[in-house]
Amino acid sequence: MSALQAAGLSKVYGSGPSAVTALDGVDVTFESGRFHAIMGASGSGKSTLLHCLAGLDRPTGGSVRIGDADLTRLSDEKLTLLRRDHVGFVFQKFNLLPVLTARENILLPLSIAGRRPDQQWFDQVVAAVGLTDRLRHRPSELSGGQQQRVAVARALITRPWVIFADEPTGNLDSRSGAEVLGLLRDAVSMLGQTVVMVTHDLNAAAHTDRVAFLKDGRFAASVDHPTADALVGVLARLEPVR
Ligand SMILES: Nc1ncnc2c1ncn2[C@@H]1O[C@H](COP(=O)(O)OP(=O)(O)OP(=O)(O)O)[C@@H](O)[C@H]1O
Repeated sequence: MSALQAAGLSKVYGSGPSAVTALDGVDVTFESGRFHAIMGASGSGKSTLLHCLAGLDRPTGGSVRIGDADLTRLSDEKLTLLRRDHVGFVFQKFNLLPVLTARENILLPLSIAGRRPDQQWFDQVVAAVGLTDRLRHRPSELSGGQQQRVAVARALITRPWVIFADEPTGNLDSRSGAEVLGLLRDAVSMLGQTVVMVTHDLNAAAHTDRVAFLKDGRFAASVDHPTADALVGVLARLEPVR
């Protein structure tokens, strides 16, 4: 089953002579219950694709489907509700609210929606990310790795259709980064979630089930069950050193 699908997706920034085509007709499908990565050279359109897939930005053309919804046909208000209720986000810079405790940050998407937490799911998520004894701490009292684990728990708490992760290990040391990747892996393998992650890091991408490569705003290749060596080979083919 596909959780997420882009068809003929294009995005042009600006207009006239200064227009930049960031996405140029991207067709890509992300299967449900799998861990996906998006890779490609700097400027190839990865962040733009992620933002359009997640409904954070409007494409210029084409369509994006998440579950049953065609994002490009939704009003701004409905798009906001869909993001709130069915999409989880993990960003490079954690994006936690500093005045809230870890517990309050994790529950924030439900508080905003006026929904009561399912205590069993909350306990399961908190245990999975190893934060049971840190719930009363504020972000400033947590390490970077722990803050990102709070962000992963916050993304999981609504049981979203898709979790989008934009360079989730970019601000972490290698050990904390590996822990966060392990959590995302477990969210897919053990909790049945779907994760789409943009990364530059070959080792991070090697934790995923499938890597989609972009080149010049187009889908260029994909690799199933990637190893770092296989990804190096594809990158060398797509972006040969001149
Ligand atoms: N707001 C914007 N206005 C104009 N051009 C933009 C804007 N955002 C991105 N671009 C351009 O669109 C293209 C794709 O950018 P994007 O950030 O999606 O690439 P990326 O693959 O994520 O790059 P990086 O790996 O460096 O983060 C680039 O040429 C970029 O300069």
